Amino acid sequence: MNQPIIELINVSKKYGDQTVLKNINLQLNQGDFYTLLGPSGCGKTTILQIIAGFTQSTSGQVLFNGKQINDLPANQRQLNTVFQDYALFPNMSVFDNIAYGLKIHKTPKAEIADRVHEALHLVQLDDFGEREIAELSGGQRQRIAIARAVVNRPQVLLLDEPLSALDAKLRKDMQYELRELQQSLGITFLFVTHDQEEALAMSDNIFVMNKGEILQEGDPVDIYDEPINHFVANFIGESNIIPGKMIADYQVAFLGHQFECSDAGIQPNEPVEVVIRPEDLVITTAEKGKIQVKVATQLFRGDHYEIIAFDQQGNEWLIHSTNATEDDAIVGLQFGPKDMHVMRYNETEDTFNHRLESYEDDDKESDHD
Ligand SMILES: Nc1ncnc2c1ncn2[C@@H]1O[C@H](COP(=O)(O)OP(=O)(O)OP(=O)(O)O)[C@@H](O)[C@H]1O
Repeated sequence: MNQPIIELINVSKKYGDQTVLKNINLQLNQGDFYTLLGPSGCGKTTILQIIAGFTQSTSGQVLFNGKQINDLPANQRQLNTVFQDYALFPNMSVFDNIAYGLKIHKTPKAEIADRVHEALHLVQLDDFGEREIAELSGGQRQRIAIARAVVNRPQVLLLDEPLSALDAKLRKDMQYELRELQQSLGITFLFVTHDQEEALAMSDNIFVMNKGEILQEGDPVDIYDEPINHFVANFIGESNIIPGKMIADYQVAFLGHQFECSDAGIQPNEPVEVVIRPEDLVITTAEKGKIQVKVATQLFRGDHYEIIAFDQQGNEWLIHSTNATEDDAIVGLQFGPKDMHVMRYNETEDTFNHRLESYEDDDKESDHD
């Protein structure tokens, strides 16, 4: 259990002068659901293509089950790819599309029939074998593309934005289906998306990328609650990011006040940014609030109001509340130590890990005391 199945070690990729991947290190364990998340052009597809063998890295190693596969041709790698446009053969039936890879590998006819039916059953399209591709809806094509990939029983499935062509409702349904399918098959999925909600909902582990680099890796709750820097905090959900200064462990100052927080390991007086999620702010009277803001505007979002307000220093605050408030009202905001996450300015993953390690070491030392 939990053996690495795929490892990238110091992988970089250049196209001419342009570096599109910088020193990528990642490890995928057997049976987990991983997501590469980042804005358009950050290098997600390039990582998939290097793992699939469609593109060569400029430097670094790609390992599969501990063995280097940099020079292994794509068709000899035990993995399959589901592409954004599905890449189905339009003139073949559903059955022939799914059977294609098995026929190429000269699998016996009876076994092909069994495995295609098994794959169709997995994606809940048992009776669709004889249909033409043109007779399928977008969601059905999507499922056939997945059936075609899993019929080969790959150890790893690479999925490049497979839900992006679907409408919002179908996309949500397919998120559940894909996650269930991954769990029932027990194979490793590496999923690419630029949609943070999708990544949070589906993954065991997320790699957040920007400009050819992995900025942070972690499970969805960690990434959401403990973003490493401004980019990740902004990219993963909505956040209020307020400049401040560390006073001491568990004490931070911003907007002219000191607050108890749950963060430690940053030097006193270091400039920091404090992240507070909109859903963690509670509106109260101006007197009871830890800070006061003036409401500028509010939008009804169905299950909550989205309120925009400004503090006296001109910082914009986004607040999610189940109750409406009045435009131009001066209200107070309540939040607790656990609702704040303190980040250093321009923190990188290395400095973050280093701080975490030294903080854990301090913890161990104090445990011995
Ligand atoms: N064959 C190529 N030749 C030159 N540049 C390329 C090539 N393929 C990709 N790039 C560049 O590499 C960078 C990363 O591209 P990539 O497709 O990996 O990004 P992405 O994160 O998957 O983006 P998207 O979400 O838009 O698909 C981009 O700047 C892109 O223009």
